Amino acid sequence: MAIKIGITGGIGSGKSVVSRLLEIMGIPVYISDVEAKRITLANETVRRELCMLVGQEIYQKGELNRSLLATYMFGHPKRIKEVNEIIHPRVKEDFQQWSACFGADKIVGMESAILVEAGFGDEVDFLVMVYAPLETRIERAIKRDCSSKELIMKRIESQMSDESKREQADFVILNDGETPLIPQVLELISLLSKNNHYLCFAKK
Ligand SMILES: CC(C)(COP(=O)(O)OP(=O)(O)OC[C@H]1O[C@@H](n2cnc3c(N)ncnc32)[C@H](O)[C@@H]1O)[C@@H](O)C(=O)NCCC(=O)NCCS
Ligand SMILES: Nc1ncnc2c1ncn2[C@@H]1O[C@H](COP(=O)(O)OP(=O)(O)OP(=O)(O)O)[C@@H](O)[C@H]1O
Repeated sequence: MAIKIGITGGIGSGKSVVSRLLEIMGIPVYISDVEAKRITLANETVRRELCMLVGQEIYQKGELNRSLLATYMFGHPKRIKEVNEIIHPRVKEDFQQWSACFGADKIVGMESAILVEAGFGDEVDFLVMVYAPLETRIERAIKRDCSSKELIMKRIESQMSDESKREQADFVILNDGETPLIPQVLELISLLSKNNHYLCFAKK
């Protein structure tokens, strides 16, 4: 079985940028946001359960109304839990199937802002946290999503704190916009390659 690394960090920390660098360096990464979107479209059970929870209007012309789901759940802890309970078990299963296609000598990644909260932590052998200061993350997310500070804060409030993520991480990448990223990603790959044997052993 492949060595699996988790890539986590709060919204706007730069996980997608780091995942892209890893992919360029030959490490395939499962992007949970993208796959969750595919699953909410393709999986009939997920569609049915989301309709039952939120209402039929959650799908419009067959497409998930993402802004409606975001408004429905963020800022409402009980609703977030209910939506997550519909989607996350399927994402986990899908990741297991995806990662099973790679050989034991391969390193693969799973990227998710809520990797630990969603219970995907047990799926990975090594956890990488991408860290950026809160204000930087907010600024980046507002710019990228053309969103408001209020809406971004609602998402941040539903995610685990940076302190808790850092405690659980095996490696932290600092993406503050000043510290170069590529040397840190190279250091990570070098560490993983050196410890490949140890990680294989530890997982058994
Ligand atoms: C609510 C949805 C439709 C909003 O779509 P949208 O295109 O606006 O956002 P996108 O999916 O690209 O997510 C952007 C960021 O929001 C944050 N976020 C998304 N889902 C969650 C969640 N359940 N809890 C906390 N933060 C979340 C993450 O930082 C994520 O990277 C979408 O985020 C969703 O379906 N979320 C529930 C599924 C989920 O948990 N996906 C994330 C990993 S499996
Ligand atoms: N070092 C950097 N310098 C400048 N811009 C950056 C840097 N890192 C990331 N960004 C930009 O910040 C925005 C957020 O980065 P990215 O999408 O990688 O975050 P993320 O952690 O994947 O967020 P999410 O949890 O929403 O998926 C993007 O527009 C990205 O291009």
